[in-house]
Amino acid sequence: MTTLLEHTQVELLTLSGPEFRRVSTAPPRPPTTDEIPIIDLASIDKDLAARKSLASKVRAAAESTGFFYIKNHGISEELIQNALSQAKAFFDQPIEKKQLASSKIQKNADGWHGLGTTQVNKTETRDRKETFSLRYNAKNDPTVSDPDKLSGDNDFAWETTSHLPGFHETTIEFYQRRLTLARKMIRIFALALEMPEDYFDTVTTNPGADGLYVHYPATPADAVEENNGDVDVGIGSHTDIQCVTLLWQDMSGGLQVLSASDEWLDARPIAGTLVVNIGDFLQRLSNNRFKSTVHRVYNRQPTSRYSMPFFLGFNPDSVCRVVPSCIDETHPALYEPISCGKVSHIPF
Ligand SMILES: O=C(O)CCC(=O)C(=O)O
Ligand SMILES: [Fe+2]
Repeated sequence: MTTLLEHTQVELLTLSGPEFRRVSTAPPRPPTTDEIPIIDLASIDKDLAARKSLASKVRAAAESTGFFYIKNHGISEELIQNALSQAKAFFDQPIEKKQLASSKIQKNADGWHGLGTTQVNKTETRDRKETFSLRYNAKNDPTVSDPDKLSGDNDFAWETTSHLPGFHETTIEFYQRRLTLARKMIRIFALALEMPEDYFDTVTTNPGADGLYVHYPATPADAVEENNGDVDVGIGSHTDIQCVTLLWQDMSGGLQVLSASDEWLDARPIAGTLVVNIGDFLQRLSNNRFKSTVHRVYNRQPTSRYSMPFFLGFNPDSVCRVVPSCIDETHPALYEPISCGKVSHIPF
């Protein structure tokens, strides 16, 4: 068999425009612990030396596959399970109820995005998922001292979900915890880039920050068989556009990550962890040192899969350039400065 038969090509929509990637057609394999390591965040609130040691582990992961798991991340299992119950309650509603919260009629494109409304990869099928998403709103930012004084122009109309007890409160609390954790992680990334840890602080005060609930409907067993296993993608092959993604996934499996050797790796669920990956923006700022890695989701099981991703970017009005520590005589800046507001196509 020639190499041509063993590989296919996917076209990706990245921050720098369309890109083509060679992909092995072999079934996904488990990653080694170096390919997708588990990093313990227990020391993230300790002294600078502890955070630098953490940053060196994050650097190693960021420079290889660009994906890692975090444990002891500080978001309680109770809150995660409450958020999951709320996500299920929302998606279990009749379509007319979900339509009240539709992103098409809500402010800020927040809310429900129905099944099949996205296709993140045009060389694959439409995505088979539905989403509830919230963009950054300063009112929900725990670091904003007087949120009640802010105008409510962009608020999601929470009355459209008021029949779901606790939905609003839990969704906001989970969003806030993830925003706080994502900001801590961006400080670790600053250290990992050998910069002062507050290097990104001024560009993450009102960041692009999207908190999602995602539901991938069940795939009936006969659909898998009839199509010879070639069923629709849950979410097609893509890279995340922003800086860093924090992902909670249920125990269904189905998240696949493209390795440096062009093979699909099973980023299997590990209880008590979140998956972290780097987006195009951080790859760009790091002059390609940190990898924004291709991934996709297949839900091939007869039950629903749920996940809850959180994407952190920078303030939309800031302009970011390649960080100085990633440039030297042999590594000139590969990218021009870019306005962070350009980063808009999140795969809802
Ligand atoms: O649902 C997942 O596990 C991953 C989703 C994802 O990659 C995305 O929303 O960008
Ligand atoms: Fe993604």
